Amino acid sequence: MLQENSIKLSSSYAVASKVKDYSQLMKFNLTFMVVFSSVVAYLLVPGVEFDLIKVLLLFAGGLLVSGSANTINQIWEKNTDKLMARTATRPLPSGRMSETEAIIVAAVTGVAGFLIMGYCFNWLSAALSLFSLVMYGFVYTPWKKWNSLAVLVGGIPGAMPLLIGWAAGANNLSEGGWSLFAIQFLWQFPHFWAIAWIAHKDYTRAGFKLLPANGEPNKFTALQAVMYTLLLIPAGVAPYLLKITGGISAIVAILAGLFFLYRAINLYRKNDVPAARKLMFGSYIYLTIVQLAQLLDKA
Ligand code: HEM
Ligand SMILES: CC(C)=CCC/C(C)=C/CC/C(C)=C/COP(=O)(O)OP(=O)(O)O
Repeated sequence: MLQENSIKLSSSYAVASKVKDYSQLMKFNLTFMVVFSSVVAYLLVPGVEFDLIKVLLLFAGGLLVSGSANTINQIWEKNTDKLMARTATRPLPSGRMSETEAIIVAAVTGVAGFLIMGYCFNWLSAALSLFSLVMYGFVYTPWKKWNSLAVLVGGIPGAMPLLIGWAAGANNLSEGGWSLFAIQFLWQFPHFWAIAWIAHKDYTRAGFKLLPANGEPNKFTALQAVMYTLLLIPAGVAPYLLKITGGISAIVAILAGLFFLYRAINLYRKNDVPAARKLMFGSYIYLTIVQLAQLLDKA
């Protein structure tokens, strides 16, 4: 009886730790936010009505493709991830998962996500998903080792989920989709530089130079972050000007933009890790609020 209970306990522990490994492998939080942005774009397409099944399918397709892309990223980075405190406990660098298992996961999820997008939506959205996966897994990831331009390159797959969602609903790439793409594209720079500022020692140890001009965290980095948060304010109004969203969400985007700008200016003034951390959290707050407001305020 006692033995039976302990077998049950250890097998449920094994299941829980496998779930955790898979969640780390697909970078669940990041992937969730990416997929949420895709669903928002889909639902903002003029004429698209809320349909739970479609939304769930888009969630599933996005989760699978983005999960696959993140798995490919971690296969490449197994050795450098071992060198950073932030990433050393991931399943591959810690040795909890074999590379073969990760390759199988990446292939199965990538193909499944691509097919869901193609059969349940259209082949334009499937092709864009594949393009994003290749850009992230096979262009951005190796590029990270060369220079900081990688962040610009990574910004393309990072913002593509909006075009994928738009294409899933509209079967075209009209201005509305691009205006949503622009917001997430610009957003990523302050988002990432705040993170790279906090984790600077980790990145240096692993040989990554991802701050602007291969630099150190300093006023120049902060100024670049200020510039992008500033650009986000007009970009945030574009979906309203294109009659995709209403006036209230445009006001929310301006206010959230001012808040994000304030946090970037604060980093410029203070030049320290606590200010960078505030900017990083500010980035999550900004994007969540703006995309929720857009979703609730469809024109
Ligand atoms: C150039 C593009 C991007 C770069 C270089 C980048 C980089 C990073 C890095 C290095 C982390 C890890 C932080 C940590 O370990 O504490 C991170 C976290 C995160 N990123 Fe990004 N990111 C980019 C784009 C995006 C996009 C497009 C989204 C979603 C829309 C996003 C959402 C997130 C979220 C939610 C987290 C937190 C993950 C967690 O706490 O588990 N990122 N990002
Ligand atoms: C539809 C589709 C395929 C979308 C791809 C979406 C995606 C994965 C976007 C993330 C963008 C990005 C550059 C993240 C940073 O990775 P990193 O390698 O700098 O992070 P790390 O150091 O934590 O591994």
